[in-house]
Order: sequence, then C-alpha cells, then structure tokens
Amino acid sequence: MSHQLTLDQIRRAPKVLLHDHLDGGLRPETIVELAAATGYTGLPADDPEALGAWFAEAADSGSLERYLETFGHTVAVMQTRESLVRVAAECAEDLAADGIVYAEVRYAPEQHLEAGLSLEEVVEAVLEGFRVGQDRAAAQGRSIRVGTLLTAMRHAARSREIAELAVRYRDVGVVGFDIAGAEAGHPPTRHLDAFEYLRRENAHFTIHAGEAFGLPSIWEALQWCGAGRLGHGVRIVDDIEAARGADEASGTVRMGRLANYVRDKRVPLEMCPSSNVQTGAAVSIAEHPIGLLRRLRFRVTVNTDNRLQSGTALSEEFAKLVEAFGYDWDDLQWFTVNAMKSAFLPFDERLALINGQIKPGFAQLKWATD
Ligand SMILES: O=c1[nH]cnc2c1ncn2[C@@H]1O[C@H](CO)[C@@H](O)[C@H]1O
Ligand SMILES: [Zn+2]
Repeated sequence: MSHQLTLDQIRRAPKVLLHDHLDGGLRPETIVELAAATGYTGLPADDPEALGAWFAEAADSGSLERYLETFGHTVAVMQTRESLVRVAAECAEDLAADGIVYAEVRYAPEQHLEAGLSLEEVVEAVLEGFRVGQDRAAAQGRSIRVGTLLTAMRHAARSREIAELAVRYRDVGVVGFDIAGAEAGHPPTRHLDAFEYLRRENAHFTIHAGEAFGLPSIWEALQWCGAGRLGHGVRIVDDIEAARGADEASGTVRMGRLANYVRDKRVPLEMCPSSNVQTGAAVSIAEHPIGLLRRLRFRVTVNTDNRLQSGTALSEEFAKLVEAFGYDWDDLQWFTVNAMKSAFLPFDERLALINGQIKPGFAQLKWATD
C-alpha cells in the first residue's frame, strides 16, 4: 500500500493550469510596493503578511459578488505598463516554481485603462511580462509556457471589442477569450455578438458558467454561445442524481440531457476547488462535486482561479484533493492530461507537451516513489 502523496512530491509533477486570473495572483509584497510607487492609498493593510491574510478572509464570504470586491485593490495597482510587466513576470515565475509547464492566465484589459493606457498597450505589457517571467524561469532550469486569455466583464458592454483584441493578438501569445464577473443577472447570451464573431474567426473561448448560477447558465454558454470549455461548471451536478450516504456504494447515477451532453462531448470543466468553497459554489473540498465528476469521467481539470484570494497554488489544490479523495499519481496524471488536451493550443503542440514532458515526468515520479 503506497503512502499518501505529499505537497512536496506534487510540486515536482509537471502540471497544467487552465484557469488562473492575473489580477487574482499577485504577491502581497508586490501589491504593497506597487501601491507605494503609484500612489494608491486604499489598501486595507500595509504589511504584506496582513494584506495576504486580509484577501483570504475577505474572499471567504460565501458570495461571488463579495469575493469579486477584493479585486478592486489588485486592479488598482495594475494601471501602468511597469506594474503590468512586473505582475505578469512574477506570475510566470511563481507558476514555474510550482512545477507548472503550461498555463493559460486571464485578465480583463478593460479594467487597466484608468491611468491612460490603451487596450493594446495593456495587452503588450502583459505579453512582455510573461516573456520576461518565462525567461527568468528558464534561467533557473524551469520550462514554462504561458498563454493569455483576454476576459471581458459580463456586466459591461465591451465584449465584442475585447474579442477583436484577442483575435488581433492570437499569433503572439493570446490563445483565447473568456467572460467573467458576477454571473447571476448577467447571462452569457448578452455577449452573443462577441461569441459569434469569435466562431467566425475560428477562435477559442471559455465562459465562466455554472458557478454562482446553475444549469441555464451552462446551457446558454454551450448551446447558444458555443463555449469550448466551462469556467467552473460545478453546477452541472444539479443535472445528476447520485445515490448518497449508505447507498453511495451502489454507484447508482441518473444524468439529465445537459449532463450527458457535457460528458459525451468531452466538454472541459475548469474546476477550482478552494475558490468554489469561498464563493459558496461548493460546501467543502470533501463534498466538492469534483469527486463525483471524476468518478463519472467527465473531462475534469483542476485549477487555482485566484491564488491570492484563496492563498493557494495548483500543487496545494491537488494536495487538498489527495487528502479528501485519496487520489494517487494516476489520478493526478489523468487531470493533467485532461487539462493539456483541453488547452487552447494547436493539437500538435498539445501532443508534444503530453508525450515530451507530462507522461515522462509522471513516469519518473511514479518510479521514484514505487
Ligand atoms: O471565479 C470567478 N468568477 C467570476 N469572475 C471572476 C472570478 N475570479 C475572478 N473574476 C473576475 O475576473 C476579472 C478578470 O480577471 C477579475 O477582476 C474578477 O472581477
Ligand atoms: Zn475565474
């Protein structure tokens, strides 16, 4: 009987991250320094440790709307070219240090225009930062590739413009598009124009759906908008009836048409366990729908969402799942290959990462811990 995987072992595995917000992953000390440099005086704490704790606590509200309020402080210090380059560079370095070999990081360019930058200048600054961070990681012997997703805010009216921006920069590091923000009251069909444009351009997009709102949101994202992946998608369990408690071992499950569609079509679910517990989309890690969805072999992937607000990293999310569900190397490799298969990269490049880095990396770890 092998022992439970440790956080340290998990850090060494070659991992893939598809759902991570740039403005939800700043280092607390960087926020403090950028606030001082740019004259932002609204921070709730000046000491990095206290500030990190404040974010985790404020985000732990049980409501997506209150969780999202915390982004006011990170976005406030990401308004200049220098800040954006620095934050993006540190993001790439931090992800590489956690053993991630491929990541898609998202942010909303429209939120970074307050000091006079244009949308193009914002995108170019972030791309520059990712290049710098990837180079620094490479110099330390860590290979990471970071692709960018451009997000439009679902309560705003700039999605078509942001979609066009994503297409304009698609050959230089932007790999897709997303919509985020408060879900209830802001259905994805409000942005149909943007999604239809992207489809005509053969471009990739994901949609935050099924987090704070249920099945209608998932249904619209897939069947009206044509999303290639679902951000969170946890509420798909509302369409699944599984035996619970004493009857759980019977494995009896009844799935509705939407849940069947999602599984049949291998629609990738970008699940973010800690974030879901903080916003109330899941009761606890142990009761997170990921356990059932993995068992039913949905195309599940594991993600961080916001490392700052959740005080987490991808390895830590995996460690929590290992603890709750007893996952082993095979499960972790399955999640990782799922994620790489679902990336918005060309097929041959996905295959190269799976066969060249992920499978050999896991094989070595399994052999070492056998
Ligand atoms: O879990 C989430 N659900 C919905 N929106 C989110 C989530 N996390 C972050 N953002 C929103 O996305 C913006 C761009 O990165 C952030 O500023 C935040 O408002
Ligand atoms: Zn998100």
